[in-house]
Amino acid sequence: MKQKPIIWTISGSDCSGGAGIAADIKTGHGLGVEVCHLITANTVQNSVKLLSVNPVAIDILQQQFDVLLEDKPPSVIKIGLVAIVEQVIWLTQVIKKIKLTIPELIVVYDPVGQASVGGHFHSLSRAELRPLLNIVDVITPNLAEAQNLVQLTDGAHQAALAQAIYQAFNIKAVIVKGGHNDNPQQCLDYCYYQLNQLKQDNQDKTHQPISYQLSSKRITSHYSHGGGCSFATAFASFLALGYLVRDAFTLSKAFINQGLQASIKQSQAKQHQYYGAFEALSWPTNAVDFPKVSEELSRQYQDLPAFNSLNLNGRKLGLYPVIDSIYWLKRLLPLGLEIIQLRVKNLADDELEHVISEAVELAKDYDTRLFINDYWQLAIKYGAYGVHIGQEDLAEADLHSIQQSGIRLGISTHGCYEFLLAQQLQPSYLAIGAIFPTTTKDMTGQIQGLNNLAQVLSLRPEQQEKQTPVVAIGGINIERAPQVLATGVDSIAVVTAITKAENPELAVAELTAFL
Ligand SMILES: Cc1ncc(COP(=O)(O)OP(=O)(O)O)c(N)n1
Ligand SMILES: Cc1ncsc1CCOP(=O)(O)O
Ligand SMILES: [Mg+2]
Repeated sequence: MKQKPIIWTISGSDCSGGAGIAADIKTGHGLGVEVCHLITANTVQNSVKLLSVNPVAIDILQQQFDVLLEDKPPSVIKIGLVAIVEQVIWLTQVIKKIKLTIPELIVVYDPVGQASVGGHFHSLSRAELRPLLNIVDVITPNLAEAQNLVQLTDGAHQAALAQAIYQAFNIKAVIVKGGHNDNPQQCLDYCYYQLNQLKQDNQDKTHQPISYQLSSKRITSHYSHGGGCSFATAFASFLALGYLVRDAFTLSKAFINQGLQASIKQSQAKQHQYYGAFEALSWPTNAVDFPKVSEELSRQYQDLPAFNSLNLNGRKLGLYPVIDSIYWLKRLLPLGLEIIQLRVKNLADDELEHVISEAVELAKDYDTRLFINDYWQLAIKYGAYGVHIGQEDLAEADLHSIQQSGIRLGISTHGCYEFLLAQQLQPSYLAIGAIFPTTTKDMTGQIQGLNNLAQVLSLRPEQQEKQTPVVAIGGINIERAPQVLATGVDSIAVVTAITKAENPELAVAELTAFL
């Protein structure tokens, strides 16, 4: 069994059990991470008032820090309530030091300021907090906290606030939560992030800051004390579990939505009489809890109709060979497959066009659906059955033209954020990978594993007729095929399991037999 990742939370104790350290432990436990905790202050509070904040002495914090570092070093530290300026100074110094020994450590700061029942947890000024702000990697303020940090008052949008915080303190990822914004229908959370800055993303090619926006129907519950702390700890936990920022953000929002729905049930059961703690449950797996992804692409294509379907008439898509030549196409077409992809790379333009037109012609004599990888204009020009495009091509491709031409569209995804976004575009199928390490393509940092595959399959709508078929790809072979198919995925796409097999026709027969 894989060892649980360890996170540390450095925050206040809420004796009423909802927020602070209590929320952090419940959340981490629910998500499968180990939570070590250093208590910065003992607060005295209940459902209607905050009576006092009692800071813990630096030498106790330092001793805890030292003993924990000896045998439970963290991969992520989440900081919540910092009560006094001495704690800011101490934290700044120990975080700087620990980053020298654990360079990939990520520090998430949830700048707890005001109590929801009224009153302040601390009276630290922006100038006093600055040394700490300058060394944290991620910050997760709500709207009021964000306004405070950059002294922009009412009216500033979350996007403007996030960018201002990013610039003012050089923080790598800024998430401005929308839980307290004034839209009664929608809750929008905004993340502004400099790609490549956190270890998980070191495979990303671009260095531009990027923004992610997630929206959900607002869920209002009186029984949600500690929701903000839980969001930041969920985010820290998902980072510790190895998720990219965009996926950790999406999963955290789903975790909060799931908890708020559960809180509403509690609240109803108590006739809305009590003020209660946020329900920190476990992994979010229910499609309804996941947010809508909103970015340039989804806005651009929001009115685009669904792409033509694969017309499977209840059949499974089955084995999906991905091959790179006419030679392989001629060899596989007679085998009666439902689908094949031609994935050619690095051919000169003339030759490429020739190969694609010949492939489309060849496939016409068979019932096999031929998808062309990457070259959507040529796929349209020669009337291929469909085109498969990846994330990089998605921004460049003209989806209106592909849709109007009637050819089918398959889209590659790598994780829940991209899956949700691509699903909103209603393609003919969705691919997810790489499931396992592969020698065919450099997929470092994008290996999904079977758990992520199962997770994205749960993001499809409940009614089967509304579900887009999903193809799993990457490192799938005869030994691994049964476990992949056990997740309920519709198809497995393979390259080397066929092209490097001793007997490719036999490999096709054996792989098909599993489906
Ligand atoms: C079925 C299927 N899934 C994923 C891919 C990968 O496509 P893409 O991300 O465009 O990468 P390249 O194949 O172009 O390297 C695929 N081809 N087929
Ligand atoms: C093209 C591609 N996209 C994601 S993994 C992959 C390669 C799959 O090849 P193989 O089946 O040999 O692992
Ligand atoms: Mg491609």
